Amino acid sequence: MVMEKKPVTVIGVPMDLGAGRRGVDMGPSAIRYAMLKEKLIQLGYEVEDVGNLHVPTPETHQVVDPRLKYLKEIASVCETLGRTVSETVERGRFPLVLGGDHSIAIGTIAGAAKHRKRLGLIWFDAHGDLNTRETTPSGNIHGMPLAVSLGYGHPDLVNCLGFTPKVQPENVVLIGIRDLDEGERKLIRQLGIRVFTMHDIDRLGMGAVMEEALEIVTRGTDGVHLSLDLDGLDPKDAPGVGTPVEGGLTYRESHLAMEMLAEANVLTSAEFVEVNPILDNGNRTAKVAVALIESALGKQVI
Ligand SMILES: NC(=[NH2+])NCCC[C@H](N)C(=O)O
Ligand SMILES: [Mn+2]
Ligand SMILES: [Mn+2]
Repeated sequence: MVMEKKPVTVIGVPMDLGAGRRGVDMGPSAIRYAMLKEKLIQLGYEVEDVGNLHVPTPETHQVVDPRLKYLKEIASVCETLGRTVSETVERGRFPLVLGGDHSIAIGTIAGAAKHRKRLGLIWFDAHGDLNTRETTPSGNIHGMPLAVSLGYGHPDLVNCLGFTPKVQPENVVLIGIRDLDEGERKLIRQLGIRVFTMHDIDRLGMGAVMEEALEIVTRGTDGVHLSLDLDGLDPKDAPGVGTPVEGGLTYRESHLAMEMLAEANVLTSAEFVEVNPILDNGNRTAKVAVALIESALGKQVI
């Protein structure tokens, strides 16, 4: 079966206000430098790159609430990103968002959900990103975007593009998880979200995990967003991330997941986040990100 190849729009978001350390703001450049556009053209896509959104530098702004660092600035960038993603969908194109820290998912998911009656969401990460102001151990908003998309969090974030929630817990799935905070565990239990931890992946294998995951994100939905945090991968394969956690997805496990997503032909938008070139090793993590994007968009060996 030949996959439908919607024209792709690349949107860079050099955001690092949501992370505890600098460097992810260079993620979009590093991913572009790893030949993203060329590779997608080789795959048969028409590709448009709209460049980077403007993101203020932390040095020129002050932390007002240490439990929600740079709230106003992040909310404002996410609003712009949401509009950009939404316009991209309206133009019949596939939004491919490059981060930046994971707080940008608040905007991407807002824009993607705006056009759907029900959006499925597949979230690859070492972390849950399910914290709120009350539960955060760090005050970093990149630990909160999934809670926000489900409708939990500060109103300035939750009401991005003027509606909430963006997704329903029964259509959300987390994969690769191995580092949760207590408040996140509670929210997962309360909402009944399906989480595939590394333990589950070890036991079941990524093939079986993805079969179940695909069922969850497609059941009753009219679109699926992929949010992939590179720290979901093992630090051996993706060293250039700000919050690495041992024992992650292998190169092949993550590729199999992307290949199965492409095979299912359900993706309507995607984002790849948390690439930090300062901490990387010869741009390896950005190269892995590009390879994963290719697989998610249908690259096959034969
Ligand atoms: N997108 C990420 N890398 N998130 C890391 C979050 C780490 C921790 N759970 C926190 O809330 O601070
Ligand atoms: Mn993470
Ligand atoms: Mn994350």
